[in-house]
Amino acid sequence: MAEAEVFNLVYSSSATVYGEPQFLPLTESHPTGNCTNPYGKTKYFTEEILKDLCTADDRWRVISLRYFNPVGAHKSGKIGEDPNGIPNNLMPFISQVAIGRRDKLLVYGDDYDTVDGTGVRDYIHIVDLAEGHVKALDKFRTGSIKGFAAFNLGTGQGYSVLEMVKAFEKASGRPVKYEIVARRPGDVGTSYADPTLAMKQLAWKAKRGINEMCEDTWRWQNNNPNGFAKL
Ligand SMILES: O=c1ccn([C@@H]2O[C@H](COP(=O)(O)OP(=O)(O)O[C@H]3O[C@H](CO)[C@@H](O)[C@H](O)[C@H]3O)[C@@H](O)[C@H]2O)c(=O)[nH]1
Repeated sequence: MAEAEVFNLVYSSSATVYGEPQFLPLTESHPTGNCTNPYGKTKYFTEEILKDLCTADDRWRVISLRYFNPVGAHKSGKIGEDPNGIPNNLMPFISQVAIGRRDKLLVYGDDYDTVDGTGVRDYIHIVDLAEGHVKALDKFRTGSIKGFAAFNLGTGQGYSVLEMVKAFEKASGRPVKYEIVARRPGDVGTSYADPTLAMKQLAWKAKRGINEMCEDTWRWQNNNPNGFAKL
């Protein structure tokens, strides 16, 4: 990038840099680095390297976007999430149960200190997330950013696994069978964002709620029962 004299970088970071939350909602000033999984560590280390880069050379400007839990699909029903193999993440798994590709969802733990005992996350519509990137680019254009800056991209609202299951059943009109099993190692109980900083400094706010997230996911899944695979 330096050779091409490109010194502006939008980095795809993750809420996992915060590790087990010390307070909620998570603000950008929450300590980072005490991650509960290796993926989180890679995001944390990369942020640290980018901070050093900005300190060492003031031509660099980096906006690190800390994604919470991206879900949903494009309204057209043509672009959606089709993970390879068995999905690791909740939403594609639920969606594949609803379409009949998988028998049931395994719910990882119902003994967290949450509304119904299942894990709580800040799910964010993928199009809201995309708009966050456009706002980050605008910020470079207005020139009002120096060095490294991190922003949470989340809605500020947490939903439990079972609340997501219910919302998906409503959006799809299909039952989503599930079974409660043990906690998944490395999972935290609750995580949700304080998105105020992005609102103030990037003029960005998530606009799409849980129903729209589920409806858009379902439209894509229903149009593409086998994902993007050519049968
Ligand atoms: O089959 C499943 C999958 C997930 N969950 C639960 O659903 C919630 C969400 O899980 P998941 O969709 O896997 O997201 P996270 O574990 O929160 O991790 C996501 O969100 C992080 C940001 O917070 C990103 O860094 C990660 O890449 C991304 O996978 C958690 O409570 C899980 O325990 C289940 O109960 N069953």
